[in-house]
Amino acid sequence: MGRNQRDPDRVVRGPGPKSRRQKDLAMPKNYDITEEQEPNKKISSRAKVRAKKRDLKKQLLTSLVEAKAEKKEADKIEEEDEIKEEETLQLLSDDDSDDMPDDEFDLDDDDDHVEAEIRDRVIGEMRGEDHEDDSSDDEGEDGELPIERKTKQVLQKRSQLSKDCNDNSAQNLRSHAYLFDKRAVKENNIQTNIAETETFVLPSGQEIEKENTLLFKNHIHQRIKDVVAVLSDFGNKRDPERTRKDYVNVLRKDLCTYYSYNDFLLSKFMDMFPLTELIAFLEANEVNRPITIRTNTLKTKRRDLAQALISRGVNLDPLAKWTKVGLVVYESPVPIGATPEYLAGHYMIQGASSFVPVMALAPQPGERVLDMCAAPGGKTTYIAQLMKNSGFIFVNDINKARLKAVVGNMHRMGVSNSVISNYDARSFPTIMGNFSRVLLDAPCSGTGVISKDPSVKTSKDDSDITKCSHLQKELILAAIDSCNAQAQNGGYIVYCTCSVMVEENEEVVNYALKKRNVKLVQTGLEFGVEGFCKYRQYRFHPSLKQTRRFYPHSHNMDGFFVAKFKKFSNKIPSSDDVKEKQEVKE
Ligand SMILES: C[S@@+](CC[C@H](N)C(=O)[O-])C[C@H]1O[C@@H](n2cnc3c(N)ncnc32)[C@H](O)[C@@H]1O
Repeated sequence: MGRNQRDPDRVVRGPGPKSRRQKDLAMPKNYDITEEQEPNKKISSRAKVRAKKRDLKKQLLTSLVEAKAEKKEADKIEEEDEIKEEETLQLLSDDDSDDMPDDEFDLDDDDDHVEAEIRDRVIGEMRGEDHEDDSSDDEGEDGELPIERKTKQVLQKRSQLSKDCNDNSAQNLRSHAYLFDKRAVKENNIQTNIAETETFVLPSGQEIEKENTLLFKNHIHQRIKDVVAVLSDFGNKRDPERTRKDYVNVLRKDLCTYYSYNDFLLSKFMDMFPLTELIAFLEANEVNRPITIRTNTLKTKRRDLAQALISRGVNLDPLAKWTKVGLVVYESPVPIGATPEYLAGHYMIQGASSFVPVMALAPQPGERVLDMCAAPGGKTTYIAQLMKNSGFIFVNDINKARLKAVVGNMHRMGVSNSVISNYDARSFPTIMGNFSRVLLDAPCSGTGVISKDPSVKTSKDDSDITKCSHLQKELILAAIDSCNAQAQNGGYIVYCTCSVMVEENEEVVNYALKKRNVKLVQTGLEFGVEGFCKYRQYRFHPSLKQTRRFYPHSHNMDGFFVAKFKKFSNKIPSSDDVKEKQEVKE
């Protein structure tokens, strides 16, 4: 049975002691028992405690009422401030009541609770009732009654509130700080609201890296432009504290970063080109060269080929004035390496720069020609068509695997005047000679074909260039020695590389001029820039200006070098002769 459940069988005898004590007091109005009011009346200590309690409770109630009124006023001021602020900022219209820190103005709950408690106690006291909690009137260690402690707490809160309310500037500051806090929260809300309605896709590490790289690259690019501008007008634009070398060092590093070159290769290019040309060269290396094809005149004419391809939807044009066989392909709905015309050998896909050395060689029908480093045979097939498939072409390469491609190309293009061999060309003069013309398309560093093979940007160093140069010097002597100076209309050697390095080009040619009885002649090409006669520490024979350089930025073709020699004697100069030759030249 529950504690409050009455026993139905119990005989009720009358009101118990508790109900008697709860009887309403018949008290005169304004009745208050205090020592001051009745100083002579003797009262018990218990009655004194009760009187003290009543007094405190009364004070407390008054304080609470006042505190509430003050708080209401503070709320009102704050509300007004906030409305003004809201109107000015015109930010959000949502309710921010939850944004207010809990401990800022939260007296209400606490006060209501204490107030209710006190009210109960006062009524209880007035009824002569002891409250369960303080029936023993426990005093604290410092002699304080629990009710006194509570009263103190409420009074403290109240005094704090009054202080805040009275201190206008403090209040303003506080409400402003609070409003700013709220505005920050609201602004955050603007952003997070988007996140609430849309799914925010977190970028992957790769995407972030890409974005950072892009930002970083843009920054570097701007600095490159700025430094180039300073170096172009150094007297006016320089920082007097900095030397030209300082600027050049920064530029070199930035160019390496921006275009992804190693320091070695970029320094080489910096030595070779004036600044504006350097940037144009580097930019051109970032772009693919146009697709060009060469008509195989052994099988068709350029006009017929162009017609056939146009009818397949290929968009093309004649390549340039300097060639009667070249076409440039802008776009094609079919793979240009798989058309029926291609498979029938009507054309070769070949960079414009590859036309040039063969044009310089100018092989004639019926001649005996050597292509020393021929694989995969692009230039060989051009030689064959210029020779009208007559005479002989000895097609050599050290790489057996690459020779398979040569065989395939010869068959497809209908070349029937060739013999394929697989020798180290350095030994070729000991195998056979007496060639009217020799083409040496030498293995090289590939620094002219960076757009085709960007790995060159970082894979080459000084030793690679030196090694190439060394091999090229050996090969060029072998090429000259394979050629017959007495051949009718012949005795020509063309040396070419797809490198722009001076060490692989002018230096090799200059070496050959010293070592053999050859001289440089005009290439017969209408374009291209002259080779270097003077370059940094190098001083080359003045005839080097007859060699030709081709650049991606100036000729829209791969970087290339071409030199044409005429052999005037089959005698190989002795070392004494070479010394003598050198002295005469110097
Ligand atoms: C630039 S590629 C020739 C490209 C060819 N002329 C063409 O137009 O298709 C250089 C060639 O030289 C060959 N080579 C390298 N060292 C050689 C050597 N010592 N003797 C003969 N060929 C060599 C390579 O195998 C390579 O095929």
